[in-house]
Amino acid sequence: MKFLKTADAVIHYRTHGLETGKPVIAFANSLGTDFRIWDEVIERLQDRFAFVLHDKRGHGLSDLASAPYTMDDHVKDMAALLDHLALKQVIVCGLSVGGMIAQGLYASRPDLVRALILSNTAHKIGTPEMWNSRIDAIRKGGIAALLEPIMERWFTPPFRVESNSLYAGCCTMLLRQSAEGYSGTCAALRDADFTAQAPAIAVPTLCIVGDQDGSTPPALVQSLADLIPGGRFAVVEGAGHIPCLEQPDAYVAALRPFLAESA
Ligand SMILES: O=C(O)CC1=CCC(=O)O1
Repeated sequence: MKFLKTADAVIHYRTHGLETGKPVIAFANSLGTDFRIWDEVIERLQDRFAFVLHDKRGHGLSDLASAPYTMDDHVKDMAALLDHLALKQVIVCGLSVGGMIAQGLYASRPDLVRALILSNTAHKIGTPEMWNSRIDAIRKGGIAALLEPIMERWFTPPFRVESNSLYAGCCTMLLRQSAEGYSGTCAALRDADFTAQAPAIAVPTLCIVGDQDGSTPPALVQSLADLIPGGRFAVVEGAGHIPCLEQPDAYVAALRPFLAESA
């Protein structure tokens, strides 16, 4: 296990293959998940790439620090980790709020970023009212009170069946997150808007989404791609908000041509 003490948080992270000198993909996670969601992607890409993973503050084994958070808190944690590892010019792959962290990282530290994979994300996600009512619901009933609607956005109906042990594990992963940490990141999402920064992205960027994403639907992700000069857009069939878990083969197949050009 590896932990980095940043200015005001302790961040749990893992590296894979950095000693090989292969191009590095640094992942940033979605709300309510830990970095194990990338396991299947790493398995399929490890012949060509090295990886850096971390749990956002308030998630996984990273500490709570002082919730609520700003998007800048999450961005600074990721920048501190890449600086600690002496990495520059990595391919940043961020999912959902992780995609906003990726956009913030590029805006504040372009030296760290050589290409962006903005997965199931947008320049702005949801409305302040939506995030405030989610924070309120968690204060009253904990994350468990929102399990069902969250899973309906994360995964398609065929995945959400009792016989699917991966689905059961994903429910457990969400329920194990700290309610304070989860709500802390909801506040960061509520207050973040990268609409003005997106047109200034000048590195190769792929925006990718599951065709049945209930949180950041294809039309929203397409609108992000349209804001980015030369932004590319891809759709993964048969997937909701977390295609790296639900359709890892199709997800990696969609990433490969972009990665081949960007590495
Ligand atoms: O809607 C959800 O619960 C999924 C989600 C929104 C932002 C994020 O990171 O995950």
